[in-house]
Formats: sequence, C-alpha cells, structure tokens
Amino acid sequence: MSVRAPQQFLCKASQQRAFLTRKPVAVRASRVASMAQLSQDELKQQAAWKAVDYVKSGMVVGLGTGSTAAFAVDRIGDLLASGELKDIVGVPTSVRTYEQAKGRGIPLATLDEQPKLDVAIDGADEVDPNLDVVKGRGGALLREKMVEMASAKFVCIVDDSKLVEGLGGSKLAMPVEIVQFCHLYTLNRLQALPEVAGCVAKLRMEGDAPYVTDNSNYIVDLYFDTPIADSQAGMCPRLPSKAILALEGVVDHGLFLDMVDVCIIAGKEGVEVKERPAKK
Ligand SMILES: O=C(CO)[C@H](O)[C@H](O)COP(=O)(O)O
Repeated sequence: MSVRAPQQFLCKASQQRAFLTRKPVAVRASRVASMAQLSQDELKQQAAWKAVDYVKSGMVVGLGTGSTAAFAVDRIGDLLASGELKDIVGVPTSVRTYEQAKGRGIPLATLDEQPKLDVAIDGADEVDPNLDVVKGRGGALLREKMVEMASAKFVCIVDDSKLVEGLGGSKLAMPVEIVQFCHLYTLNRLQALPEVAGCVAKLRMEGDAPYVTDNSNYIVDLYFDTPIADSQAGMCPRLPSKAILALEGVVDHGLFLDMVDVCIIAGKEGVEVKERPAKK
C-alpha cells in the first residue's frame, strides 16, 4: 500500500493526446449487469454497492460525501453489522459523512491516525473519457482530495448523467475552495485568469450568507460555456488546474485529475466498470 505522489497537475503526453483526439485513454470496461428501468437513486445505489466489493475485511476505507457515496457508507455499515465485513476503519471526507458513518457503527479515524488508506469510494459531479472528474458541488472537495490522494485505490461511483466529453461541459459549477479573507479579491482574480477565460465566478451562498465549508472556507463556483479542457482549442485540463492553485487565497479546486483508478458507472443498460491502466 503506498501513498501516491501528487500527480494531478502533471501533463501526461498520452492523456493529452487522447484528449486532443477526443478518444478515451485505454480503459478496461466490462458490463456486469443488465438493469431494467431504475430511478436515478437506484442507479446510484447500484454503483455504490458494486464499489463496496472492493472493500475487504481489515481495510482502511475513505468514505466519500454526497448522495451516491452515502449508499456506499450505508452498505459498509450493513456488512459490518451482519459480520460479512470485519475490522474496517473508515476515514470520512466531511462532517456529514462522519455523522452518517458513526450512526451506522463504522469505526472511524482521521488522516492523522490513518495516513495510508487501502481504498476510497466517492461520487463525482462530472466524469470525462479519461476518468478525470469534477468534484465538490457538495462542498467537501478539500477533504475528499486529501483522503483520495492518500488512498491506494480511488473508486469513483456515478450514474451515467455525470458523463461529459470535457470537464465543465455540463455547464454546472466547478468549485474552488478559497479562504474567507478578501474573498471578492480572490473571486475577481479567479475570473480574470487566462487559463479559465470566459468563465463566470460566483460566490456560493447558503440563504443570505456565503456557504462555509467544513474547513471554515468559502467556495467560488466557476461556470463555463464550453468545457474547461477544450480539445478543439488544444487545452490541457492541467493548465487551468495549475493556474487556479497558484493563486494566493485558493485552498484547492474540484478538478481531480489522474486520481480515479476505477470508475463505476450505473446506467439503464447496466453497471460499467472502467479501470485506469496501472501506473508504471
Ligand atoms: O464531490 C462531492 C461532494 O463534495 C460529491 O461526491 C459530488 O457532488 C457528487 O454528489 P452526488 O453523489 O450527490 O451527485
């Protein structure tokens, strides 16, 4: 079990080439089930349950945040209660998940206590053909990225509504966690970055007040008209990633690049498991 180096900002030539030709990197895909008409929630549950197959007794498991990840947390709780899983330690990625997992009787730890995880299971907001993803519309992106980078395997679970040709392509938010101090200054600098030219930056609100993350930070959501990594324009998603992170005041962003090892996608036709080829 090893902690992976922070590779999310590296521009791998092969991945860039794949992006420019709009072809996915080689992924092993297998259809494992055929499903009739299921609701979106049932699809999320199918993906989550399949992901829990990667959890074995004795493992340290990263517990994601969001409606899809919640199905996985419940499943792990049920398998612990029935004795089918034993000696699991969960590392939650948010206060919400901490409360849920605690309620389900899952023994919990922090990264301070368990710095090396066997597997992490979490949802995503967008998944592109290279298995790069946008996360954080649920506001937990910083802890999610920390936990998932510390995991030997990151299993991402989605229903097929999350699939996009290019990140940012769903026209929904790409979140950036920023410090509260002079947040409008940071928001304006984000919007002015040439690497994300044309995006609209909005401070995330909760009622009349800014939304506050578990880490006491704010979130600026970036909205794009065209994908962030526009293959037509020859853009690599690592450039915006690097430029955003370089701004003082930015804590982290929702681009999770080169991080997903396995993506489980539930759709009306079945559950598909896509694996990124092992890193050399
Ligand atoms: O990144 C996240 C939270 O910060 C979630 O994983 C992401 O928003 C997907 O959520 P859901 O499964 O509810 O669609």
